[in-house]
Amino acid sequence: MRPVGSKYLLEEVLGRGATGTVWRARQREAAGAEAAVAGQPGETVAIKVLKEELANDADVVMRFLRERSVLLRLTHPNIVRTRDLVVEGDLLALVMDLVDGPDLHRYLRENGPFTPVAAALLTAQIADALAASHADGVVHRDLKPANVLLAGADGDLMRPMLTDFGIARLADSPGLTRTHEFVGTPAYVAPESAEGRPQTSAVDIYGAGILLYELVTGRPPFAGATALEVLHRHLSEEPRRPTTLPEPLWTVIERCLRKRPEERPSAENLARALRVVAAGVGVHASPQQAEAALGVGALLAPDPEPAHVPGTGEGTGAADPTQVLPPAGAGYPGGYDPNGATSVLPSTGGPHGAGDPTRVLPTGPGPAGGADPTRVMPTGSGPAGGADPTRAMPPVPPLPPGQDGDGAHPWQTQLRAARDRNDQTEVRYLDPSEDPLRRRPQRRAAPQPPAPQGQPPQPYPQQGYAPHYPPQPQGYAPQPQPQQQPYAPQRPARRQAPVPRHQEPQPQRYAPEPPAPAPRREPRPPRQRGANPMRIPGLGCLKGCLFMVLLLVVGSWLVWEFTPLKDWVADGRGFWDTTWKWVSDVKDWVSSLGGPSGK
Ligand SMILES: Nc1ncnc2c1ncn2[C@@H]1O[C@H](COP(=O)(O)OP(=O)(O)OP(=O)(O)O)[C@@H](O)[C@H]1O
Repeated sequence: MRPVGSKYLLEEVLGRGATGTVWRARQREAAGAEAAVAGQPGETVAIKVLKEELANDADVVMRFLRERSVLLRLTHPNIVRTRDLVVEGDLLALVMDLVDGPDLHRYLRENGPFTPVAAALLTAQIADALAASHADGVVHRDLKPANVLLAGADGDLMRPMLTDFGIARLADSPGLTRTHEFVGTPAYVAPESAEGRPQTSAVDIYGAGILLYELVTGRPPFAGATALEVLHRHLSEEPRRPTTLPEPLWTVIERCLRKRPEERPSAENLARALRVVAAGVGVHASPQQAEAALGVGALLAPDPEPAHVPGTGEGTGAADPTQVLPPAGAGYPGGYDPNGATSVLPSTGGPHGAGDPTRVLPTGPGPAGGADPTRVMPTGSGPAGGADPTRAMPPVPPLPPGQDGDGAHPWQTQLRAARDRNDQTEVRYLDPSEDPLRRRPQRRAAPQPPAPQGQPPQPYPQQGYAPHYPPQPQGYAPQPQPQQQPYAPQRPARRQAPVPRHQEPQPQRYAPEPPAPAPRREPRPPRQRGANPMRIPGLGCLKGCLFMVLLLVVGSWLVWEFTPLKDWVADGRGFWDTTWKWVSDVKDWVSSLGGPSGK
């Protein structure tokens, strides 16, 4: 047991993340007036002890104190409440309510994807939390399944609770940028964050869209061998609709994943739209509900006043985001070209050296390296490297998958550092055979060919839109027709039909890669027929029986035709008479032979 301040005792590690370690802890005595929740002696809490490098960073400590009021006042049924902030010596810690349940990432890994209805209702609650925080001017910036805890997941009720609010803000430190690390998860990074453009609450909507996609398919839409590849796909690729996804749900996802932040819906509209979709795609939906769901696009109006993320360039002469990306729908034919006119990065003029916590590409080594906190592409080594942030960036060398040797480009080295650091936050799946929770005899479904690269993955076996299990909604008991209960997310089927190995998300560093082809089972050769089709005549085989009957009939006919039987029957003589006559005849004949000689 380790004391944290005078008020708390750390008891057991609950988990480790990129920014710190979370402990189960016990309250020793009631906290002071500075805490949002004083608590009672003996009460159990969760405490996130931030990493030493964060705690040792004066800037982080300042932010920690500055954010205190924001973090402590953020209360919502779907947000894990921060009760207290502890700053003591080298220690920075957040005291939170203890949530007794797995995080969504683990839940997804252990139970497989959600049905569309359940996924919509769960994400609607997350959108509720985002709406509340955005209204308070707080942007999460690191939305992902690992940051959603499921309260009561083992019981009848399940409530998603968003955690790690403000951690990205705390980690927003020049100290971190000096060590070339970042806070954020490539699979969930919004295009504007990847490019270092001004960020608004729309980055959370993008994260919610990725999360929703992952909930229904089991993996995020953009994967790749390297972080850079994933980022480029966020920037340049349009997500593809999985074939099994109901159209209304896809409409919502597609709108959340728009490259242009101003085209994404507000969190409030997103929550409302998802509930309409959930009501309209379930098996019990009325025609009116189904129709309303099909028209969901009309509900997805953007936020007229999105919350801005401080230090990411808003109102500081930042380039208009609409100028950074090509016209809507144009995409980036041929892949991301950082040297092209559409990817000239803005001069955001943020505070000198203030790192963007979600920046995922490092600052170049030029003389002004680090001067522009939002610059995300390297400035090269030329004399003017980094001097003019508005000039076009040097060509981005293609990053061969897996290349990170000594001669690697500085980005690659830095991305590797970030990747190593972010290991805990990656989306990682277990092979069912390695998963102790699944270790029992399983019959495997017939293997299917692996989805091609870039294709949306096939979801786990599900029955169309039909819900599997009753939901575990916030404060609701499961309903028999959960899709008609706006707050009733449905649970994904536990222990569904075993998933073929190739459909299981494969472990990887940053995001699930397209499924690796499973070892193909040789098709069973067609059954060979023997030369003699009647293998066991007469032994239970119909054909054998018929054959035997035929033999008997033919045999009887031959006996009838070619023996004197017919005559005997006609003469009316008995069998024994005839036989006796034969014997007498033979005896007479023998006697006649021996007669003359015997005389
Ligand atoms: N309030 C809480 N109550 C119970 N468990 C928690 C709480 N907060 C976090 N945890 C658990 O601790 C683990 C680590 O949490 P943490 O937020 O550090 O992980 P992470 O989200 O993967 O990391 P990061 O967001 O820093 O990249 C999580 O898996 C979660 O299950």
